This record gives sequence, structure tokens and C-alpha cells, in this order.
Amino acid sequence: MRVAIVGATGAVGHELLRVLEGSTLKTDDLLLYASPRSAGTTLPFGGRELTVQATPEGSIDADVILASAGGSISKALAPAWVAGGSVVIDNSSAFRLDPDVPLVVPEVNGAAALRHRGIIANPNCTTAIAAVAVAPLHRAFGVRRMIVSTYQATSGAGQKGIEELLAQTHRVLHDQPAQAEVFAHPIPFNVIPHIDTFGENGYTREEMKVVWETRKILGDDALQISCTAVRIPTLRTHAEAITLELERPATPDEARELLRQAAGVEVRDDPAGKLYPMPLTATGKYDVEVGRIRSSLVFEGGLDLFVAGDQLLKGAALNAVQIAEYLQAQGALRGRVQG
Ligand SMILES: NC(=O)C1=CN([C@@H]2O[C@H](COP(=O)(O)OP(=O)(O)OC[C@H]3O[C@@H](n4cnc5c(N)ncnc54)[C@H](OP(=O)(O)O)[C@@H]3O)[C@@H](O)[C@H]2O)C=CC1
Ligand SMILES: N[C@@H](CC(=O)OP(=O)(O)O)C(=O)O
Repeated sequence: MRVAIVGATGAVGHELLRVLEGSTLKTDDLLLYASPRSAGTTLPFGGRELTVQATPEGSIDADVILASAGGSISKALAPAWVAGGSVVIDNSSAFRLDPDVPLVVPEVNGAAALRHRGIIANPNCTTAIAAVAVAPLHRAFGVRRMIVSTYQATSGAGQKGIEELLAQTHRVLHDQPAQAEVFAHPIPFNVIPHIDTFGENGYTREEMKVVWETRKILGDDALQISCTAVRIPTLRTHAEAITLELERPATPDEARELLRQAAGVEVRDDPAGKLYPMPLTATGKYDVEVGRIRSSLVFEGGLDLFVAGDQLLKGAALNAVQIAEYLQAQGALRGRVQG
């Protein structure tokens, strides 16, 4: 099995390398690609240093391509990768809403991946993290309406987001002005309700991704969703407050019990013991933390919860590798016959 990572030097790319090292995916050979400026640099994998190459224009000789170099690269190059016989698992938003492209969170709708035509899309990070927590509740109680407020880490904007938070914080602490480049405003000691571009309905694209992509993953176009997406000055891991109106009433105990059995979820819910989801505890974890589970004061029989999930893992790299692992476990990912 030959695996390639396109965007290996980025925030998601680094995590792809780490996740692959511990993965059950049998990787005989790993090829690393990035922009021409990274060509010749090396990254550690399996005790060796692998050399990064400039991403070629055409096909790549790999069975699986894990793409995390942005939407424009995926849009331009994925058709050639597929024509060359590779299965592409794409972290960008380029193909997520394409009806011919499965949008997959393995714990929720893994079987959809089997219907791919060469490309499988990895969801938006905020969406994937919410889906892991909400899908079991949707199956059991039927979610009618879902209201989400997010607290998104700076690494959601990639490596440059991390660098901007660190550099600006240093400047602010030394009484120097912080110049915003990556984010719309200085991010240290601030929260910014603006991620991606604003649409005509007043919602941002990040917020609408949560609406569109959650419906596709849960296979429920009737689901009513509203989201407010906010950038906060953390380095890593997105948190989300989620309110659910349910078709069939659920108690917090029923929800906790259900979520304890759910794949990819860690119930962390003992407020008296100061135990609840937080970026500090969820960072580096494969499971999404879910807690603060309580009866909604607004929707009778509904629920309020708080989740925290490492968006570079479950929101990107881990989910992508889990899709490949799922395909392999189903016998749907065989090494190509080399000609
Ligand atoms: N960060 C996150 O939390 C999440 C990100 N994603 C998606 O994953 C993708 C990558 O994001 P992220 O890792 O954060 O971004 P980064 O900015 O950290 O990394 C971007 C990567 O793309 C490479 N790249 C840039 N331009 C080119 C080019 N012209 N040709 C080939 N490679 C190029 C970069 O290489 P170089 O180092 O050489 O510039 C780098 O490896 C995006 O589509 C993003 O939307 C999805 C979910 C979550
Ligand atoms: N937009 C997300 C991360 C991301 O890259 O999302 P998408 O893959 O949908 O563009 C954030 O900034 O936190």
C-alpha cells in the first residue's frame, strides 16, 4: 500500500504523519508533497526522515492520497489523481457538497465511503466534531432543531493561525500593537465572531458549512440548524455549545448512557468535580469530549451539551485516516497492481 500526503508540511499534514504512524492502515511506502518552497525539506516518519517533494501537476503513483493542501489544489489536481487510479481522501471543502462524493465520519456514516467514485470528502472540522456527539442522539431521539455556538482554535486557520496568535500575544505582552493578518482583528485576549466570509443571509461560510454538511452526514435534509462560529485565542481544539430540540424527549441520564456507548465519544460530565469538556483536556485525544449534559430550559424534552474535539485530529487528520482504515477493513482498499 502506497500512501501519499499532499500538504504534508501543514498543520493537518503534520497530524496525518503522526496518526499514520499509529494506524492499522498498512503503509509500505509514504510519499510527502507540499508547495515548491518546501521541496527538499524532511519530516520524520517511522524513525526515518522522509523528503518532501513539490506536488506534481498530474497523477501521483499512490493507492491512497490524503489531500490537505487547500480547496484550490484539490479542485485542480484531484481529477488527475483519480484518473491515475488513486483513492483520494480530501480534507478541503472542494467536493463536500458534490452529490457524487461521500462526506464521511466513519462512526456515523462509514458505509457511505464504500460508494465513492474516487474521491471521499472529510467534513469541516467543526461539523465532524459535532456530528460524533449528535449522531447517536439523533438516531435515538430524533433531533428536530440544533443550535450551535462554537469556540474555534487559531490552528483552524492552519499553521499561520498558530503563528499569528503566538506572535501577537508576545507583542501585546510587550506593549506593542498587534497587526492582524490571518484573522480579521487582533486575536490575543479577544474573541472574533467571524470565520470565513459573510454570505447574503448574514451567516458566515463556516456557519453554513455546519448546516449543509451536518444534514449530508446525518442524511436528514429536514434538520433545522443554526450556527454562530467564533474564533478564540486558543492554539488547538474546537469547543461547541449545542442545544437540541428532540422529537422524543430525552433525560440527561439517558443521553449520558447512550453517549458512553457511542464510538468516538468520551463522556466527561461531572460538574461538581470540575469535569467537563475543555480544549486543554481534549487536545491530542482521538475521542470527542462531551459534557455539561442537561435538560434544555427552552425546548421541552430537549438537551443542552458542550463538546470539545481536537479539530486537527477528529476534525481532519484522524478522520481521514479512519476513512482509509474503514475502507481497508471492508476489503475496499487494495493496493493497486503495479504495471
Ligand atoms: N486546520 C484545520 O483545523 C483544518 C483544516 N482543514 C483543511 O485542510 C487543508 C489544510 O489545512 P491546514 O493544514 O490547516 O493548512 P496549512 O496552511 O497549515 O498547510 C497547507 C499545506 O498545503 C501546502 N500547500 C500550499 N500551497 C500549495 C501548493 N501550491 N501546492 C502544493 N501544496 C501546497 C502547504 O505547503 P508549504 O508548507 O510548502 O506551504 C502546506 O503543506 C485545508 O483545505 C483546510 O481547509 C480541514 C479541517 C480542519
Ligand atoms: N474553517 C475551520 C478549519 C477549516 O479549514 O475548515 P474547512 O476545511 O471547512 O475550510 C477553522 O477555521 O477553524
